[in-house]
Amino acid sequence: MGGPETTDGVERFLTNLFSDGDLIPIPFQSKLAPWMAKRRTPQIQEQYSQIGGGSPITMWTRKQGELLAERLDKESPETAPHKPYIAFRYTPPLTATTIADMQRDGITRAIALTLYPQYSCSTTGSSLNELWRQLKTADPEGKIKWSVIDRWPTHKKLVEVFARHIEQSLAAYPESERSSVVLLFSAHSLPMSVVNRGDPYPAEVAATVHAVMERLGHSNPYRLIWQSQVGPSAWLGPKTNEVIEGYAKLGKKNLLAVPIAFVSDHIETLFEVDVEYGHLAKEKGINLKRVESLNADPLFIEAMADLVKSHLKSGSPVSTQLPLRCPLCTSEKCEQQKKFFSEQKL
Ligand SMILES: C=CC1=C(C)c2cc3[nH]c(cc4nc(cc5[nH]c(cc1n2)c(C)c5CCC(=O)O)C(CCC(=O)O)=C4C)c(C)c3C=C
Ligand code: FES
Ligand SMILES: [Fe+2]
Repeated sequence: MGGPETTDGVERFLTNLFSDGDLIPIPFQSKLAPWMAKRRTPQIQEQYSQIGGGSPITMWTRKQGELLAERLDKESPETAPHKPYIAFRYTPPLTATTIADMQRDGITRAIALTLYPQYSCSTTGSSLNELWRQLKTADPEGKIKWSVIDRWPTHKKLVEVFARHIEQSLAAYPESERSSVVLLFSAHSLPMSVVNRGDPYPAEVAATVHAVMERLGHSNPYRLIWQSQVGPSAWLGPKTNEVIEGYAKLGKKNLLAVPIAFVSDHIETLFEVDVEYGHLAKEKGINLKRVESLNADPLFIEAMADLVKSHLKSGSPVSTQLPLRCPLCTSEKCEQQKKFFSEQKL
């Protein structure tokens, strides 16, 4: 997805985001998107200025890529050297620029590794559609061979690193309160229209949550809840803010938010959870804390390295899930994209 590095980049970021028909299908998109973006810019700029003036996602993604490549060079010399590239959907480096960089470097084999552990057609699907679209014109002869790590919701070490971050946060509570802390696994929500189309994301997020709870031996009570709804349509709930209010009413004292669908910090953790929900919790007289994001934790880098190594060993270009479209999908792009990546000859 990417994120604006400074408040000046917010309008461009939002214009690209509202122009994405795979994320937000609206009529007259190319006309309406810049208008919607402009209208929303001041509010989002204010949020970014409250978290230090920009999104740290570029810095974290760069770090994650560099550390991953370093590790792979050591652990998988037979496929070395490894080089990380970033392809963001809405802020530079965009997919088109990255493909050009790869061609200039003479790359002939690439893995598209999604940093969304759980697959949604609105996120990973949109990014793969964009990659396929750009490759059609930039690399019509298919000089670069691609494979895709399209989802990894229950990867053992991913689960381990989430569990350890939760344990570290739990350790800071007094022992008498620890086991009654409610874990709130909070993921970015989806419009119900996307859920009802058969998007795999809600089930995959739930799978991550279940695996983490198993690893923790069900030490605490928990709920999976959904944040960041935008606009007036129906979205998957319960909403994080309503959950905080609800549990305050039900007499809960300690809530611990766990961002489970992001692998680094950005506005959703630093502003929405820490600032916005932090204020709300205070107002309601309840204690809300947040588990650290994965960012550049060495165990997270190890998880990605293991993931890439087993992907390379598997020899298959995509997961068994990628070729299957949503039961109510009507997008030609999805069909073409899935065919393109599934049929790569490695
Ligand atoms: C797993 C992550 C995400 C899913 C799924 C997702 C779906 C989704 N999002 C929108 C609309 C917007 N998202 C916006 C920002 C935003 N979204 C995600 C992640 C997911 N979105 C992130 C990490 C961010 C913030 C980026 C940052 O740098 O911090 C925005 C813009 C902000 C705003 O205007 O509030 C919109 C709009 C839809 C419609 C959707 C599913 C169809
Ligand atoms: S919308 Fe899910 S495959 Fe097209
Ligand atoms: Fe979003």
